[in-house]
Amino acid sequence: MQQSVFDHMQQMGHEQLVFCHDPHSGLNAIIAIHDTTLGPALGGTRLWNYASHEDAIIDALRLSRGMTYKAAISDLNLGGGKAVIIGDAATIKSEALWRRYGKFVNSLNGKYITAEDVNTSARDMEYISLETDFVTGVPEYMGGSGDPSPFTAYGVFMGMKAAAKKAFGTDDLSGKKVTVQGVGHVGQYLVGHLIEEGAKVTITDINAARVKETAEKFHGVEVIDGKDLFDREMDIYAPCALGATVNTQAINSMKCPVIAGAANNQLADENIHGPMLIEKGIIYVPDFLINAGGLINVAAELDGYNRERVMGNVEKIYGRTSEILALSDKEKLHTQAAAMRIAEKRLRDIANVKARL
Ligand SMILES: NC(=O)c1ccc[n+]([C@@H]2O[C@H](COP(=O)([O-])OP(=O)(O)OC[C@H]3O[C@@H](n4cnc5c(N)ncnc54)[C@H](O)[C@@H]3O)[C@@H](O)[C@H]2O)c1
Repeated sequence: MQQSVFDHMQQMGHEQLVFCHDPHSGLNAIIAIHDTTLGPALGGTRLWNYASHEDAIIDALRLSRGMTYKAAISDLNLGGGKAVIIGDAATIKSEALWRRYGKFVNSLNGKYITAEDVNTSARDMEYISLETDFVTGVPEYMGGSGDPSPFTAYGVFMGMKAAAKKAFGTDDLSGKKVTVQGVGHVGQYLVGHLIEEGAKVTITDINAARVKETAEKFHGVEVIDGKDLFDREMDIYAPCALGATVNTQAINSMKCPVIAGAANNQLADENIHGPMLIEKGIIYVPDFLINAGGLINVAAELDGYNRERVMGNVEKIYGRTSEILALSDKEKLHTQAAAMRIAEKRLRDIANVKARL
């Protein structure tokens, strides 16, 4: 890492970074708290076999910052946080690891509230909940809301339709060629919505079992390997795997008029790739706006869960996407910057409210 951790925290505006280590269970975790202006920092715990500790720190910092924007733009009274656990998901999981991690979360006294993320499940949240109340996304049989992925997928579908309306003059996706990269929890539900609407869906995933499962579940889905993905003609690219797939090389090859997907941190560098997409005439729906459905769902656990209300709030992603795309046009801003502007204004407004008696 060329810059120090504190340099990164200062540049990205973080409040706190917590390192958690337990040799007995093999736990090495980093909890990143970005901003608690709006409320406690809520964000999932990602389990990933990072190439280096530096990569893990940067991921935690970037993801937690995204959560601040996601909560702010979704009108939630929550701050931004995220945690990463370093390790191989196939071998590291144990009751002891989750419970020890739960104790670390508890030690923050509610400043950070955890949830699921890549490689963590409602079952894992159940173990964490044995040691702390500051956990959401616990299974339904424990009074929680369960897997947030269907809500995330529905929100992505809404944002995609709003972008389609702008790009194609209609939000009807029937006949539109949509490529879904990553058919995990969110990707599979998204494919379901798209097939139901009559879209022509192509899928790609590095996990052969997931591809097989999806292709068997949804007839008519075309399967491709990920090679030369962006050389292919498509109407909509839906990144639903990991981040940074929208980079210089990809944009140079891309032929799709719309990017709308669930992955966090889709732009490798928002300052470079946001403007590049505008120049190329590609409509990009900002990730923290379009993938907020899961957060909206788990946040509802905190103040009394009601599924219908949650679905209504997730549906608002359509209108919000249209607003951001209009602001981007009007102010000649790239869409990520337009969405950030709205989120930052809410952060400033509420900070001012909270500073007064
Ligand atoms: N689950 C949620 O509710 C939620 C909410 C907000 C954002 N997200 C984001 O959406 C993305 C997907 O989340 P998920 O819960 O479905 O995760 P997941 O782990 O269930 O699925 C991700 C899928 O992507 C595949 N994948 C990984 N690298 C790939 C590559 N290079 N090419 C093709 N496929 C690849 C994996 O094999 C897996 O099937 C993540 O970036 C996550 O952070 C998820």
